[in-house]
Amino acid sequence: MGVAGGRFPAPVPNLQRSLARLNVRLALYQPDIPQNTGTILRLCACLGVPADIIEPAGFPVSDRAFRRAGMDYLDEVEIERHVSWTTFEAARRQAGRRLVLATTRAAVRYVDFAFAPGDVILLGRESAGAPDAVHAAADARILIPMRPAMRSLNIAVSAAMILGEALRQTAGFPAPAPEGQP
Ligand SMILES: C[S@@+](CC[C@H](N)C(=O)[O-])C[C@H]1O[C@@H](n2cnc3c(N)ncnc32)[C@H](O)[C@@H]1O
Repeated sequence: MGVAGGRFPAPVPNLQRSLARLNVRLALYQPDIPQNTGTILRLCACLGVPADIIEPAGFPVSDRAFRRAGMDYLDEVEIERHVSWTTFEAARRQAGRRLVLATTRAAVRYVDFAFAPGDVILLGRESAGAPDAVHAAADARILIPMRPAMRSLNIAVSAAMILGEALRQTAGFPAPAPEGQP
């Protein structure tokens, strides 16, 4: 589903439509900062990765900063909005997709984790990460190693690093345009 006419699609009750295809997805848990969400959705658009937004978000989806960061790329990304963690989680479980949570509260380095094409990579909110219940629901928790005393990376930077590794492992990068073509 694209974001037609500059408007965000309405929340859908489940993931059934796009879950038919087995690719890695990126999910955002109650995102706080519109610029980060826009940047991540642009990343998803460029790499051909569908995105899930688990609401409530900390900003109106029509927020100008959000639109500015994502620019016209938002027309090219498949986005599904979920009204709550509960509805997202029910649909994900029904579809049999693994939930891979990116969190600083993990022991497994993302480069050591074996990604699979159906995985949903979930990022926590900028202000508070993901709550305990989300940690408990995850099939795996992965970490980007950092120097001691460093609290966390920016969420969009985390998304780019982990998505790059997941697509590398699953041969999921889009085919590049023929040489000389944009
Ligand atoms: C700004 S961070 C959240 C910081 C929050 N205060 C906390 O304690 O979790 C936003 C999200 O980026 C991802 N993230 C940031 N640094 C990470 C790291 N080193 N390893 C894995 N995920 C990371 C996580 O998904 C995190 O929930």
